[in-house]
Amino acid sequence: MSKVVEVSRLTKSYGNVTAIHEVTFSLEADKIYGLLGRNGAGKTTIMHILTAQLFATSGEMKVFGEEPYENNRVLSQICFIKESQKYPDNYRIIDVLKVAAMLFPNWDAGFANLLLEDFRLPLKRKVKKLSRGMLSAVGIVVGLASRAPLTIFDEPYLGLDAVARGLFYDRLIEDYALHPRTVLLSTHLIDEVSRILEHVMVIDNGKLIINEDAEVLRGRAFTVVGLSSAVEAFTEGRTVIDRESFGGLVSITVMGHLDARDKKEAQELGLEIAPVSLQQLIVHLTNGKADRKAVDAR
Ligand SMILES: Nc1ncnc2c1ncn2[C@@H]1O[C@H](COP(=O)(O)OP(=O)(O)OP(=O)(O)O)[C@@H](O)[C@H]1O
Repeated sequence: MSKVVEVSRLTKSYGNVTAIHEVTFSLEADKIYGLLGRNGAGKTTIMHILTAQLFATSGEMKVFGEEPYENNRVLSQICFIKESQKYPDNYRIIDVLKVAAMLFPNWDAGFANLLLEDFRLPLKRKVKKLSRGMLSAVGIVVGLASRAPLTIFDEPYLGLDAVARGLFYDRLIEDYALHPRTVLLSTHLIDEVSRILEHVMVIDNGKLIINEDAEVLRGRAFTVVGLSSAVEAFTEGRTVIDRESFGGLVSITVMGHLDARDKKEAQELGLEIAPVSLQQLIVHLTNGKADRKAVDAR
């Protein structure tokens, strides 16, 4: 599998603040990655370094096999959509798209027009007159229609309503199926994006504590639902990460794997076993001290 990004022991310090610490990972071609983590975890710092907008304090990085700094061969293959993208004051949406068409070699104007209709964006309106959600939608249109081999979205949906966010996920998945590329998506809306992520990276306090295939990660915990006494008995001695009750029923999420004997026992007790939500799992793994959780996550 060819590597689009290879990062080794990347560290970035701002004075005495270490934004990211010895982060090592790689991104493969044609995969959708989630870069998740709490506020201030270091996600934006990583994305700025990958896109050559920020120098690392130490560590090594190759993007498409080369150093990205002032390297147009590399940079022309990257589209980075930031949460707070700024445009010149006099730009209309149509001007943004014209510039994007010049910047991105794989730009698809027809696809951009379809997306404009989807998101109900008025082509001739000045960008500075757009609502917050419409501004985010412009970034999404550019990011998707760029078809850049490495497309990075940093919290792309400030102000976007649930319908528009759903549209973004749907269009991304559909277009990715036809035109595979590497997508790195940073977000706090873990449950919403979990269906589209193939690989999950979680940053906590500047350290990469999870770097795992999404399916493998989901297999690290499970939820048991049933009568309170039976669920309590079944989960006794396991690490509980979430507990909810409704009426006489209880739903408990625990870390660990289920073997055949566990499954048989659950069946006999009339319990239902469900996959864990990525959000529950990540909240649990990032709730405490990063170092201990990193060990737990392995
Ligand atoms: N220019 C800067 N000067 C000093 N500290 C900074 C600077 N930029 C970022 N930091 C610090 O580095 C850490 C990581 O910030 P970063 O913006 O990468 O986090 P994030 O995961 O993107 O957060 P959010 O989800 O809130 O956007 C934070 O502690 C932040 O305060």
